[in-house]
Amino acid sequence: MVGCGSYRDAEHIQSSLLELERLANTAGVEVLDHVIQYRKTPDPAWLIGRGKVENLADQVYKEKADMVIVDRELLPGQQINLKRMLSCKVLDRTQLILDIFAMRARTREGRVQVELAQLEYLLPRLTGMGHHLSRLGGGIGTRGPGEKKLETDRRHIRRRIQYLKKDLERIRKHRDLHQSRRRKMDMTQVALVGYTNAGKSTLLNRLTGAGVPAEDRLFATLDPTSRFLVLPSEEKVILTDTVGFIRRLPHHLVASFRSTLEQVREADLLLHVVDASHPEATEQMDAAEEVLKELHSDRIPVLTVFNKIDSGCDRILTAEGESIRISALDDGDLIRLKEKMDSMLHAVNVQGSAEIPVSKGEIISCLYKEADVFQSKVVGLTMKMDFQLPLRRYERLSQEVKAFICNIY
Ligand SMILES: Nc1nc2c(ncn2[C@@H]2O[C@H](COP(=O)(O)OP(=O)(O)OP(=O)(O)O)[C@@H](O)[C@H]2O)c(=O)[nH]1
Ligand SMILES: [Mg+2]
Repeated sequence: MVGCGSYRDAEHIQSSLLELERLANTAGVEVLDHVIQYRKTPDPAWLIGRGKVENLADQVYKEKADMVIVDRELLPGQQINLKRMLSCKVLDRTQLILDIFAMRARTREGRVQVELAQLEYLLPRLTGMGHHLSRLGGGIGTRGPGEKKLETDRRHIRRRIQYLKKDLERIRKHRDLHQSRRRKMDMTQVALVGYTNAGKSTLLNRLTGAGVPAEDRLFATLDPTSRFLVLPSEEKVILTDTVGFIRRLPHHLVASFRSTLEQVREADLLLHVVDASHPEATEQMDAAEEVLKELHSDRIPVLTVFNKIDSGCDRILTAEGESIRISALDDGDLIRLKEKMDSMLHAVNVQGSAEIPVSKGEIISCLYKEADVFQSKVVGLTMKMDFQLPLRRYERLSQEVKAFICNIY
């Protein structure tokens, strides 16, 4: 396995490489050795320096390695050059994650999403290979047989991508039907989100008896599972387990899993599960928050669940909003968690006052729509309003509206 980057990020490169090793194990690969190269800028042809590639080639030969995995996304040309020089299979982090997803997807939607992501990753790489072969083919205008085949392959892949996209649309429409039915029942939705291996499925199982596989490996869950959960207040909510996040989650995967993750956007409350016993808990929290931001779910109230406190956690971890420290294995903690969910979902009303220029009609009407306005008067060019609304609705107000709120009780 190969890590690479500037010396300033040494610590990060090492931990990322460790994570790559766990990913490789998940994919059933036995890791023989690690190599790290520190350099300011990646080599355009090889990613790592030429000398390093030569050493690596020796090592591959001596240790009879079948594969070299690079902890960076390789450019198409770099991949070809490395493969030729090392005489073995060369994979990058993205491909490895895509492979794991392909192995693990169970539902039709999951499988289609992964295949789509794989083909979209492959397409520009085929083009790269085409350039390379056409150069080998010699003179201008001549095309080697390899190039012709690639052209057919490309066309074939594009057609397959179109087909898969349509298929996904069909599957999603079907699912939306179910979901809107659920919406009509007006049930509260809670989603479990967070870094891979944080304990989301374990929590779903422990809270609802769902029986979802929970394992000590990365990306144990790919397909979202929902179960009913009855809270101490007797409210029945829908709890959904989702695919875990990881640093540098391949862009194509985020895109094709977007609709699955849309269930996250629909949620009334997010339980952001963090493995508090992990040495890199903070970095994992940040990475998960990044993905959440990318999904535009940042207006949903979040309860940060610092999990696995039974297996040791010496660092002080803090979250921006509400948080709770638990062990998913402890019954008492699960009760506290449910009580906390209850209190966040049924938080006492927030009371407040706002002063909005009368010219901002859309902001005024938005507040009227979202909140119970019990007093309002116009003073000069300003509308003064006293209102109340449930906390979870308050937290979902846009920044534009919040900017005019002057007091909150
Ligand atoms: N000690 C301890 N282990 C836990 C706790 N919660 C979960 N685990 C273990 O952590 C590992 C990962 O748990 P999962 O529930 O599969 O994690 P996940 O977040 O669903 O992971 P992905 O599906 O990969 O995203 C399993 O081996 C669990 O048994 C906990 O509170 N304490
Ligand atoms: Mg899981």
